Amino acid sequence: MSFAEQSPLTVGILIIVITLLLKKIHKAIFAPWENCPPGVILGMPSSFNPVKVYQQVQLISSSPLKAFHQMIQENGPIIRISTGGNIAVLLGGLEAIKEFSSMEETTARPYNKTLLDLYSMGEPLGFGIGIGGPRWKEQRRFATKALKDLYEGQRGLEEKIQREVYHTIQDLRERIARDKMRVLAKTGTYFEVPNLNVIWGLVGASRYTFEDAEPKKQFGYLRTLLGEKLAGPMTFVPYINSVPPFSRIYKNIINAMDSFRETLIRVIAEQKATFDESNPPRGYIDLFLKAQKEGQGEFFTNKDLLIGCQDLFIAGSETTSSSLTSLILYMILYPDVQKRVQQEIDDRVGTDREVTFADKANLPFTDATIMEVRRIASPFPVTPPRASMTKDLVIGGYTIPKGVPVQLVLYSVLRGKDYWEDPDKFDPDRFFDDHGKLVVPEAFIPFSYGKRRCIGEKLGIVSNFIFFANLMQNFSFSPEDPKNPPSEELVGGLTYCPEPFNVRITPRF
Ligand code: HEM
Repeated sequence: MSFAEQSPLTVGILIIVITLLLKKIHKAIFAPWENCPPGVILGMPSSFNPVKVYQQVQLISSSPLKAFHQMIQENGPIIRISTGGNIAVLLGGLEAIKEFSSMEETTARPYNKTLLDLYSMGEPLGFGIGIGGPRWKEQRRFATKALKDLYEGQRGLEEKIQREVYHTIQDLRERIARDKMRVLAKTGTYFEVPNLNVIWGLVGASRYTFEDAEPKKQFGYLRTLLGEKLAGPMTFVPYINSVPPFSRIYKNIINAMDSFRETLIRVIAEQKATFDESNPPRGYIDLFLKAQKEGQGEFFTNKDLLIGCQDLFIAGSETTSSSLTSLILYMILYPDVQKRVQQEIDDRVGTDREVTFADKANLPFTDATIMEVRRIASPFPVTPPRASMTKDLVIGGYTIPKGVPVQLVLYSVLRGKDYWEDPDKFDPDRFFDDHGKLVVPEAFIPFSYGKRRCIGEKLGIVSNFIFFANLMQNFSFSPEDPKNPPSEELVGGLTYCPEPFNVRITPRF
């Protein structure tokens, strides 16, 4: 008997059963625990609206960042997302982020096999993306102190950055004179070399020249992980790494990270062979070897040294390089701001000497411009997942059960209309109060918040300032084709940067 031949009573009962079943599924997905934040499946708002679903799926595939921001604006600062049977929470808004980040329990990371395979040979090692708990605590404490010691050591990091800037300016001037170069192709790629060198300086190894093929290869490996749009979703949906095209992406990332680690393994071996405790530390590797020798803690293993160094590269090179690229981008899009920065440097430093970090206090507009770029084009706008592994949390009145991964959408604060007037407008003057004094609002959180905030904040600030101010002192930047300027759109996966663009460079003296 066909469905049409059923009695009205049977059809009615069937409809009721199906409706109840659908409601149960809907409830399981949208309200799986008590006092639960509002839910979204793969970008679907809980009130099902096909047009909206289509728009959100479109937005997620083109820009997960904007999609997250929109979901938070529409549903509130705490939302539950569900994909492939997994549940996670996105947390936005300053209050919720502060509340979550100040809890001791939230320094932990949830166990995520895919992330650990992609990042650290399947094991929770080092002090960065893949790890929480006592190992993270010990290694992070050590790394924080090591960075501090290296700033203040005999051959401080600032000096190494200053030297890198010197080489960059020389190289650009030589290219312009030798090849009559006026247009630097793929600006972002060019600045990868000096920024990678800063991190090589931090671990204690020697620098590469602009002609070396090696740093470009290294950055290529790092970008295979950091720039992969699907890397985030892959860590979130179970077993997806066995399904094409994810299986191919997964394999590519594993191979790239293995290749990157080969260089690190070689450098660590070289430093071990020449390590001399009576000399001042050359960098992070020497400090670690010393701690290892002295038996300073439980987790000073060779693998932790390897992944700790990798943490510094992963978290430190792309972020500073992409910030510098964004700075150049905004200067060519806003030539009036560029002129004001140059005027300030000309008036207060001149052209007879390099700009140093000590000049920062005397260059407030330059400082405000860097902060505004870091706000509007944050390179790390969504943090890696964290979770309380010991107890349920109550944030903003909602319960987040233990073990549920939580990602902080810093973008929702940095671009939130509750915190900034006209948040999508590029305006360095927003950092000055009515008396012309530079003020840093509480909502300026590009380095995140709380116990797991960035450990390289100082290095990022020093490096970006010295590079940017000296480039502005020496050169003017403009679009290759003024009628077709590059886009402000950020692209990325774990970290974000502008699409590569060409820039016209003119020496100022
Ligand atoms: C402009 C430059 C930079 C920005 C905007 C930035 C931003 C961030 C953000 C948003 C996080 C995530 C924090 C969280 O999970 O709550 C982070 C983590 C981290 N950053 Fe940075 N960062 C920058 C430069 C650096 C540099 C230069 C280094 C070191 C060489 C570094 C090392 C780290 C490390 C190791 C972590 C992981 C910390 C942990 O999970 O405990 N960062 N950074």
